[in-house]
Amino acid sequence: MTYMTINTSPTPPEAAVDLIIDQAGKTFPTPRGPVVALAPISLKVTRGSFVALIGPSGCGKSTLLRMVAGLEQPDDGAILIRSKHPEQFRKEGELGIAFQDPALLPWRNVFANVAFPLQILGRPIKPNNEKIRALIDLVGLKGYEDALPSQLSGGMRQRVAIARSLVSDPSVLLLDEPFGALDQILRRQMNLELQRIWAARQTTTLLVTHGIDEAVFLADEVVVMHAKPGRIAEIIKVPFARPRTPDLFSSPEFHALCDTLTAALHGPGAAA
Ligand SMILES: Nc1ncnc2c1ncn2[C@@H]1O[C@H](COP(=O)(O)OP(=O)(O)OP(=O)(O)O)[C@@H](O)[C@H]1O
Repeated sequence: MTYMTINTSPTPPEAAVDLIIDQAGKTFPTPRGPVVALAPISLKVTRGSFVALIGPSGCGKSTLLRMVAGLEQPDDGAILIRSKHPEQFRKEGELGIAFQDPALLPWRNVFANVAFPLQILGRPIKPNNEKIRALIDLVGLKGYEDALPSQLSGGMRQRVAIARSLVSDPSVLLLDEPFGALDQILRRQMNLELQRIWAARQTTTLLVTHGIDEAVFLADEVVVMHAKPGRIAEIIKVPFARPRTPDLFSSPEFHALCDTLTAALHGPGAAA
């Protein structure tokens, strides 16, 4: 007997785009003359996706993230997040930001550090007590609510910074080398933690990293950048199913994709 398959499902709607970077570039004036941090670049990031940016030092990764955060203005082109200007989006608490330096307030305990953005946004802390505790729990720091930053390890401080970046329920998360200062073992633990948090919240995430393996493990798409001037060289899709588990790190497919990325980093046009 033969069966005929009839596909009655409607054509899936095109995924919503959270971030549109349209020909945005940045040149800094310096005493030695203008430095082109980024030639005009364009990029679209789909809602709920995880995008990693990798590239050599000085290729403009942080400049790009700072422009998306509205902390730096592009010289030309435009950046829109959910149709809003980045600065407006950030001021509405829709952007979560965590950079390499966790920049915790040393006199505030974990709870108060995580709660801090709410204060900045003028939102009351008390009705959010449960949410703040749940976030501290989410990053694996239950029981440390009253600890001061000086009483925490580097990895724990990074987790506080990640909890803090999520407290305003942002729809877009920007992470600039958040695990750069951590050793390899802790970094892998944090990669798993970040994947879990991202999967639980489906927050559109942009991660700047120097770690090719970190990018491949976490991202749906890796944006490979070249320097002099900073620009996008290639965008490589990561096909691995989720949730990704630590054994992925030792699979041949994983290593093959890391090799592809390494080749793209050093490919034609890459500055020496
Ligand atoms: N405020 C600034 N004034 C002058 N030049 C700047 C400024 N910020 C960045 N640059 C220059 O722009 C270029 C890109 O810098 P950026 O920090 O974005 O690179 P990056 O890819 O994040 O580097 P790294 O991986 O080392 O952090 C570099 O040449 C840098 O010196």
